[in-house]
Amino acid sequence: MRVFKFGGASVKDADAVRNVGEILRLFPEDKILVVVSAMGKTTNAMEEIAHHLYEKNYDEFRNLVAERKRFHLQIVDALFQEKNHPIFTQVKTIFNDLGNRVNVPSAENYNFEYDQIVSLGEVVSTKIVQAYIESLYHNSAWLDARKLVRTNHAYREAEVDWTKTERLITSAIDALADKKIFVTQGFLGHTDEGFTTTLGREGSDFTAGIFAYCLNAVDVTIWKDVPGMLNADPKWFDNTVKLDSISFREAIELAYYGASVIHPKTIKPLQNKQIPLFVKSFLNPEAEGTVIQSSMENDDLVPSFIFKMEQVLISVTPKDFSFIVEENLSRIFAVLSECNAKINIMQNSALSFSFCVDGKTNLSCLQEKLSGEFEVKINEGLELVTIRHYDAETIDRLTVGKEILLEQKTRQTARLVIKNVMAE
Ligand SMILES: Nc1ncnc2c1ncn2[C@@H]1O[C@H](COP(=O)(O)OP(=O)(O)O)[C@@H](O)[C@H]1O
Ligand SMILES: N[C@@H](CC(=O)OP(=O)(O)O)C(=O)O
Repeated sequence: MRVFKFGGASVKDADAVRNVGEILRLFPEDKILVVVSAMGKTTNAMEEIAHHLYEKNYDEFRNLVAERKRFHLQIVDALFQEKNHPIFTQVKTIFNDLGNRVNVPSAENYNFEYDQIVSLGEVVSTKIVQAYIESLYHNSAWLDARKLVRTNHAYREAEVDWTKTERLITSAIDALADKKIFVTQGFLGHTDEGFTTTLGREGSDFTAGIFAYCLNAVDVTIWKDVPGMLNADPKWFDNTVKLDSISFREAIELAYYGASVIHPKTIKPLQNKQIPLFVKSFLNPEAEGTVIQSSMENDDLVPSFIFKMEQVLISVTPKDFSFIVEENLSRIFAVLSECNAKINIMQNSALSFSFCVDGKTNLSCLQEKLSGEFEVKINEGLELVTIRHYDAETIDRLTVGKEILLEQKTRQTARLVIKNVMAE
């Protein structure tokens, strides 16, 4: 089995779905499990839909559901000449059922409600993609990840139960031995009672890793709108260089620091079973792309850059002049968890603890809960730059006109929190 993953950009409209069909044509000999995300920006729209339903903003809710229904039906209309194909009714039913949720009392747990609704983006996209692939090749099956990926109850950030998932996935595939192409949803799972969970935003890459691990896949290919893994995000950087081959370890580091081309959880299951991961362009499917595998030989050929914008540096100092030790650190971490804040970098001195969080973090929650015991200083509008395989010259070049507020270096990685003083 080979595993392919197509994200939102690669199924954003009818032409993109046709392109997925053409890519599969290049692999006539292989059994392929295809993981598909929601189409285009549907997950963001579904998040808004879940929010409006929960807040009982029924007009906004109905408008957005109608808009998503139109969006998907337009794609179906362009893909299928046969206007009585069952996919038309299937898509309508998904959105009509969603619209009817105004008649059902919302669950108290917002995260639960969110997963039941947002998951429909992947359900509808896979229904469309599988129906289209079936119309081309007549050898496919639709698999319901909501019955195959078993998770705990941590709605929106569910953790996988690997043993049960492996059993469920292998028996589902064994039961469909005559099929060649299997289409399933990225980012979805289910609890042992059968409620839908999601694995965290952008988690479809991880789903590809889960299926590949459970099926001992030959390889995984993640099809993207970029030629492969680059040494920086081309949205922010000109003159990027493609990384032809890097190790699992290097890819984990880059993804962990924020290289958003791959979800950081994807790689570990593949590394454990030595399953190579290809990152390729769906716009140029026959080009080489990047291979992520065990050899570390090429890891340090070029420096890689990861930028996190809109960062906030928070420094806390105990009011009672005590040192930063385990007791007050555990208090600070408890507050971070209560306020759902994720640390991107941290550092301490004798009297203060500093950390960076994303700008969209609930800062007033942190301020309110920390300011009883600590002096809290907040510095907004910063950038966090991570450079893998850095040298002094690269750092100098990057920091011209910038003030460095925090700096950390290991042998391979330099991380800097910087302020653009030129802009002031
Ligand atoms: N190091 C990198 N190399 C390549 N692309 C990167 C890198 N870091 C960030 N990206 C961004 O990742 C995007 C592709 O990932 P994503 O948008 O999540 O795809 P999808 O949702 O279709 O799976 C690219 O368009 C690019 O802007
Ligand atoms: N659709 C989900 C899961 C995902 O991974 O999507 P994509 O492959 O388009 O990043 C999200 O947007 O979070």
